[in-house]
Amino acid sequence: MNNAMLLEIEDLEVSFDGFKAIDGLNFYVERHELRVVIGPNGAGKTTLLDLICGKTRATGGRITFNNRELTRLAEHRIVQAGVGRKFQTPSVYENLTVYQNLELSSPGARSVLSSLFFRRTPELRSRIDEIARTIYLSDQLTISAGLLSHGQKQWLEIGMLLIQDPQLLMLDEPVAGMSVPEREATAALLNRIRENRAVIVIEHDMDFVKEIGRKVTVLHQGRIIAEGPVEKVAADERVIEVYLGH
Ligand SMILES: Nc1ncnc2c1ncn2[C@@H]1O[C@H](COP(=O)(O)OP(=O)(O)OP(=O)(O)O)[C@@H](O)[C@H]1O
Repeated sequence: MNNAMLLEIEDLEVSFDGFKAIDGLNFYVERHELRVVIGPNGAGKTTLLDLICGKTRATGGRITFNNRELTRLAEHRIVQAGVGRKFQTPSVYENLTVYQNLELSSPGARSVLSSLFFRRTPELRSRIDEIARTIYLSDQLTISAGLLSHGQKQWLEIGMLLIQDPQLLMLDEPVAGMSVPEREATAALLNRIRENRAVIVIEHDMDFVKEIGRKVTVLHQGRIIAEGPVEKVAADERVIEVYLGH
């Protein structure tokens, strides 16, 4: 086992009524790596993230995170182990301010808020300010999240995960519906986030994949058909064939 790896997936398999959506997958992510997973519809991308975060159970193989087996852990234990997942649609609290959304997402806030002893510590305040800067929302802290643009809501949700300080952040098509400047800002954001943690991004938008400019894994029918730098993968004959066939 290589300790440099944060996530090690070996011989992973899941079948739904005999159909193998993930079929003998070996997939490794380093500690401070930003990995893009692409593939045509039905390739198994979302299923892979579902398996890592425990939403779907594997029918074979192992998922090891920080040398700890995740395959049989409950979903909330996997979150506690340091895995954060953002789904495609933003789910922010529209009636609360940006600041409150971040505050409520901080570790332990939900249980602490219900007690009389919740303290808005200076440490939490400066952490929220720092995250707000990272996600380009410093000037929006006091406005209702419902007033943000679609792209800003996506960033806020990324911030709500960052405040929990996960070691691995998984994002499912974060730029869907974003404008070109928002998309470019998101590529820069993800590259900054990976300085402190690992990120796995599922993506369809090849312009965005090129802007991110990191290692790409191509899935097709539950298997990896290519892996490497974006230019190499985009020139791979099997990848071109699979994409043209759809
Ligand atoms: N719970 C389930 N029960 C049965 N089949 C499923 C289930 N979840 C996924 N599948 C099937 O597994 C295959 C992979 O689906 P998945 O959603 O992972 O693909 P994807 O690569 O994320 O595709 P897309 O780009 O369309 O989101 C598909 O054929 C899908 O129909």
